[in-house]
Amino acid sequence: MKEVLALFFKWLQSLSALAENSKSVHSSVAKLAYFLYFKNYRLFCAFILHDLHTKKNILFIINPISGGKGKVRIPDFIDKYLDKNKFSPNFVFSEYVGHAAELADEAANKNFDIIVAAGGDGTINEVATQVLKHQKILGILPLGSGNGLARFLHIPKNMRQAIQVINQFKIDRIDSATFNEKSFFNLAGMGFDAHLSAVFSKDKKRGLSGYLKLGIREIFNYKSQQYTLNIDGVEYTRKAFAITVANSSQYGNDVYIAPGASVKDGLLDVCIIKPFPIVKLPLLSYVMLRGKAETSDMIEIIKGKQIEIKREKEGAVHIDGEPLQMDAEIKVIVHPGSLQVIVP
Ligand SMILES: Nc1ncnc2c1ncn2[C@@H]1O[C@H](COP(=O)(O)OP(=O)(O)OP(=O)(O)O)[C@@H](O)[C@H]1O
Repeated sequence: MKEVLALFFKWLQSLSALAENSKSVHSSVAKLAYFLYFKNYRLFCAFILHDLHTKKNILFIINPISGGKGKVRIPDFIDKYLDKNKFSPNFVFSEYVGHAAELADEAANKNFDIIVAAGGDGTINEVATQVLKHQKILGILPLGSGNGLARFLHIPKNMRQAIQVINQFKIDRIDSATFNEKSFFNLAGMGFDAHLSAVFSKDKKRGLSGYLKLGIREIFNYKSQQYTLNIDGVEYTRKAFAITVANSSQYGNDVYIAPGASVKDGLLDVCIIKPFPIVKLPLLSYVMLRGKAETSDMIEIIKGKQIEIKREKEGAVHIDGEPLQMDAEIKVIVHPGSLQVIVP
């Protein structure tokens, strides 16, 4: 019995030591242990009060070029409408491709619990990849051109309302996926999509109109390719104009490639756009804008968890709309409920 008690006190002692370290000051068990061990009621109350009054450190990473609009006033605007009783905000602008990821990684290693991607799907990808790695919480302010994931999650485009969503601080878990180890949260793919995002990234003009103009120009020169797919053990050979692996349902701007997709079903929708004569382009656009891809004979959609895609040669892919080069063989895996995100 003595030995059991000694062990118990040793455990309490180690927990109370933990409680004294600032890093674990949030552990209620450790605080309770401190209280039991030292019978220090005053300190216990102080700890609880400290908890009640601790504001969450929140970092807003703002992409100054996403969506093609100036963002100089965004920090002041956020500061005005953010609930300061709950949050202690910081702001930083990304300065180059990949910088948002570096900033998010740095913030997660410091004491930021919530990191907000203020931009489009490319910015979300950089920030969310780090949020996922460090198991923090992602916030989204939709300031991109398409805002596919934000639209899927019903995060308002109106900035004041989007800040209110953060103020309410409702957290949900959504699926993420990997495309040859690279995380994505909205859509990733190859074929025409990837080719277009590679060209779009080099173009100075951002925003929807720039994207549409480029799309129309590029579509005339693009040749469909042959693919072999293995989806959860079943093999398919297809010639395709594009293959999109969808976590959410849309590219952005309410253009739906996978109307039945959900970020909470633990599945990915493999969308194969078949080769088509250019005269059918308006029909394809109509089908996607009306959210009717599933009923169209121009698009085949197969759901799965583990997907392998072999193409003719290595080349362009897109990960949440951002271009990248990858090998001819690509492995896609879903990671159910892996990302914590603030939702309306
Ligand atoms: N200061 C910067 N200068 C140039 N590029 C940047 C800068 N900061 C971030 N980027 C890059 O901008 C790219 C586009 O960002 P993002 O996807 O958020 O905007 P978008 O393409 O306008 O929106 P969406 O993806 O929703 O259509 C990302 O690849 C990101 O790495």
